[in-house]
Amino acid sequence: MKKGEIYEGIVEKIDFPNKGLVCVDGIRVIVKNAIPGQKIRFRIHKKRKDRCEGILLEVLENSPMEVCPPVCKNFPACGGCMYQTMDYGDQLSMKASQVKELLDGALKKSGQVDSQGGAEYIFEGICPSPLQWGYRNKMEFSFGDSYKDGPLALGLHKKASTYDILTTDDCKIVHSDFTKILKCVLDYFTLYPQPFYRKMQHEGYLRHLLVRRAQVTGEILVNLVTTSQVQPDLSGLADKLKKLPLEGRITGILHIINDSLADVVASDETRILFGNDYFYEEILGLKFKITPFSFFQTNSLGAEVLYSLARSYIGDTKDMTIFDLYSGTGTIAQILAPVARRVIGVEIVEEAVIAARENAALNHLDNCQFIAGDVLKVLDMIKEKPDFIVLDPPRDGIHPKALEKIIDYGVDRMVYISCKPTSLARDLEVLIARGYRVERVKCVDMFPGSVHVETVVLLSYKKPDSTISVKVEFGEGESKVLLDNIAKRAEAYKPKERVTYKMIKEYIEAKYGFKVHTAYIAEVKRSLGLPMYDAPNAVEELKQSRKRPTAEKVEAIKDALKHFKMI
Ligand SMILES: C[S@@+](CC[C@H](N)C(=O)[O-])C[C@H]1O[C@@H](n2cnc3c(N)ncnc32)[C@H](O)[C@@H]1O
Repeated sequence: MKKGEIYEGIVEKIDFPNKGLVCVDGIRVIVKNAIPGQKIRFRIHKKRKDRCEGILLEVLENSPMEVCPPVCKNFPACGGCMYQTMDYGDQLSMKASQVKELLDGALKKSGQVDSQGGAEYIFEGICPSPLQWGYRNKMEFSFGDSYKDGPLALGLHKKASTYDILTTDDCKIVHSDFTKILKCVLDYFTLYPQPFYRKMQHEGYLRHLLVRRAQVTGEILVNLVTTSQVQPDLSGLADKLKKLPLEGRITGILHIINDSLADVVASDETRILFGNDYFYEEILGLKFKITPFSFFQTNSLGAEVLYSLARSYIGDTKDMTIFDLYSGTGTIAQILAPVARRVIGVEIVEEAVIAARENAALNHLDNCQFIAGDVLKVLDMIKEKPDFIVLDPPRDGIHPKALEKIIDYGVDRMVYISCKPTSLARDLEVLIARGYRVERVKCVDMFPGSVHVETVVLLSYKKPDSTISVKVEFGEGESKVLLDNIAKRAEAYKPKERVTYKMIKEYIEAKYGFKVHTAYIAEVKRSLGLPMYDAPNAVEELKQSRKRPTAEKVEAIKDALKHFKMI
């Protein structure tokens, strides 16, 4: 296999986040932007020791998993919702198994294994997003052109392109109000032209349009980001936006000036064209003030699922001091404050910390404190010790030195919320090596159609088992313990062989001549009240509501469970 050569193959699986695996003549090739089961043509562009990397050229045959027609006219050019043609249940299964595989690997590597050599923890599958479409409360659109010297475009970058912009006036992951606002701004600057910003030349005016629309309250904040190279009067644009027939309500229109070289949405100066420079959203009955640059989960209804799950993992917090590290606008801290003695949030974005303090006052919570700064440094300044720690770091995970400081507190339990399973797996290896063990894991799909997934992990500190001293003399005679008896007792305490789904399937196939799906075994086990720890993932729950095993299969599964002495 040589660089530049073209091959064809079937995508066997996708590793997180977007790495399709194709095997050609026993060589593994990673090709991005594919779907499992697709037959693709690709060109080799990198050759490594153990694998090659290829660029997708063409999908030759669709995957059997592509059962839904694309809902968006920019698919697949945009690349934002790569999995939109897959059944939603299959998207969930794929994300759950990607996370499980990564965590299994990390746990095995760091020694948290069961007697069979498998990773020992409870993997509880994945919660779906309450909305499959229209779930995002924030979108950053860029100005540009969709081809060299083409008309002004406003939207998202074409897949794998740094320059070409697709006008996303049909995007289905946001509310239709976003589209109306995008079209209004694009029409305005088509009528009253201004040059878009060209990053290589550092020339032009129009950079980004950042729209935030609260899912629950319907409040909208529109932010136009430009350079200061031109100074047009924008009051006409603000008037047009105010007159739009929207379902939500614009509470602020901001003009953000950004002259930095970096292609990020940032502010050197913010001018209010209309209303306020914030908006409100509600999560789990609490109210949150959100400013343009403070982090807030982009799927508000999904955030309710995420925080409820984290809350259930955290458990009883009465009389506890909790550290909410990487606290954003203080959502988690405020959800925990009513059931804790005290919560301390640490967040690097000052604007988010100010909003978090205001939010706590708004929600009548007086036992929260928010500190602005880098977790790495702030932990040295806090005198109090936590009883429980919640970690919700950015995508790259926790700085190794900050992680050491967090571990040094030695709290009994922690909850780690992660938006990137690869950095989570890396941090878990360190936590396990330093005495923590992963107890429970569940994912939440906050980003349907996309490659992303959120994961919640409950960790506990592994204390040595309690010990008792017993004086025993071995040998024959009164008050002496026979060595044989010890061996017998040891045999009785030996853990029973774990019966796997594979063993049950093989037994049934050999005896009855048909195959049974893991989901069916899981369903029968669940109906009999058997523990589900070893279920590969709880997505099986999701499948179960659509497919049900026949009576014949239920009987075969029960027979297998009896055979293996599970019932
Ligand atoms: C994934 S967000 C979580 C926010 C919050 N827990 C929530 O659910 O809304 C991560 C947050 O960490 C903040 N952050 C990033 N690096 C940080 C650091 N070194 N120290 C403190 N906060 C940091 C980001 O600004 C962001 O608000």
